[in-house]
Amino acid sequence: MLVSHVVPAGAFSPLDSFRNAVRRNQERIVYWSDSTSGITLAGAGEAYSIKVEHNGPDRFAEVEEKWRAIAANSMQSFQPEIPQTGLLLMGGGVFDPLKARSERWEHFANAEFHVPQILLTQTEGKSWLTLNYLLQGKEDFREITQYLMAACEWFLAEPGKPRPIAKNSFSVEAENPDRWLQLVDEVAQRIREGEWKKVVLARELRLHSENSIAVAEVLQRLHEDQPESHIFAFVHQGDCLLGASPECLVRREEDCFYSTCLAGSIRRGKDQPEDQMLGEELLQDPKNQQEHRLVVQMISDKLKKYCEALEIPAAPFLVKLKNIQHLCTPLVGKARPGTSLFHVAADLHPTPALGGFPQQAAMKKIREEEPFDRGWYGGPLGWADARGNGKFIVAIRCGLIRGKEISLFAGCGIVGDSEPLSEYEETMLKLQPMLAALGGN
Ligand SMILES: C=C(O[C@H]1C=CC=C(C(=O)O)[C@@H]1O)C(=O)O
Ligand SMILES: [Mg+2]
Repeated sequence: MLVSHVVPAGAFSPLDSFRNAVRRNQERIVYWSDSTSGITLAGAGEAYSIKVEHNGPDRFAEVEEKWRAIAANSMQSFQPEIPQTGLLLMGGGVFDPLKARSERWEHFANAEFHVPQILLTQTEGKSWLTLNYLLQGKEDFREITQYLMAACEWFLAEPGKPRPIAKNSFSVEAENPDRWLQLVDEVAQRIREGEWKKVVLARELRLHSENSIAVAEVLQRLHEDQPESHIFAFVHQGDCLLGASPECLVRREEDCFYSTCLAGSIRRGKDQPEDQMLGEELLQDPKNQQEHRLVVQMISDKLKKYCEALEIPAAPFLVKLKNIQHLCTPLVGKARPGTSLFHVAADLHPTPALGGFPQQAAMKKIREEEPFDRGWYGGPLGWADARGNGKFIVAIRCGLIRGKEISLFAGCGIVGDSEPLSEYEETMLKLQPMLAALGGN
């Protein structure tokens, strides 16, 4: 039986708790901050975990089934009306279960979710501490209590002054940009010939850092630079996937589903007039409109199956982040009875913002041509509670940190009018937030 105990806590900071958990080399650590909901949390340890290693198509159905079973067999001491407290499942999955797995991603399973043992949730200046424990029947309650009390102590300890974010030096592993440019050219050509409508091609940028990376400091910098995005870190046995994603795949809140269609990009201007001009250009540009339209079409077609009244805005608006502006169309609909977050997430993934259109043909091309493993980059990442609420974002603008080795990822939606060099520049814009947060330039 999974037992969950929630108590109001003082003014503790999830980032400090995350830092404490990293210092204690906890095998599982999670950090999640969502500016839309105003909730930030850090969790450590695993009271319960669900791991799917096979590459069958029903990985999220399996996760959901196990989650429902354990949630039904759980006991909660007290459940405040605060989302993301108490029983909470956090995790994600790979972009493409059929792609050969690289060693780099060895600690990130096909789909993998955890209920943290200890969780600090902060909202509106207040925080809540959750303790979760899986009772198996023979345990010594005194031992469990001592163990959990000790966990509270180190998790909530004052971590001392954070290290200032030092300028770090990196060496960049040689890439073959010409190969990528050629691939974009070939794909755009074949799109013009009618083979696909869109294929999202990505790059992996590999860095070697001179110093080991202080991941909590990287998160702090992402908070400062990317306040509108979802800021996340998933630490699995010391390896850390972290980033700041602006893209929500699907959110379920009570009886509504929400999704943000995000695709189509341009840089920010040097001053306000230039910025506005670039924004106008993006809104009017047929190539970016096409990139965007395919995403809205696919997501809204799928959501119509799960929603009674889907609201689809007639035109996208601009989302302006520090280094880039995007076309954005938010969707919302009333969930039909019997529909679930996991099911919708599995059906939407990958949208044409990360895969392409038609979905399976585009995935096949990506699988065959990309010379690296995307791992969890581009995959669904998020949380679910025991009441059916939750949110999956798309893991973009992120990187994987393994000691001093870092992999950053960025992709671009290729359509018939794509020009290889400008797509390459777009990947550079998308790599900026992580490069800056790592202390490079
Ligand atoms: C694939 C990525 O971005 C997607 C999301 C927004 C805009 C995109 C674009 O304009 O190409 C991409 O579809 C990435 O950041 O790696
Ligand atoms: Mg684009």
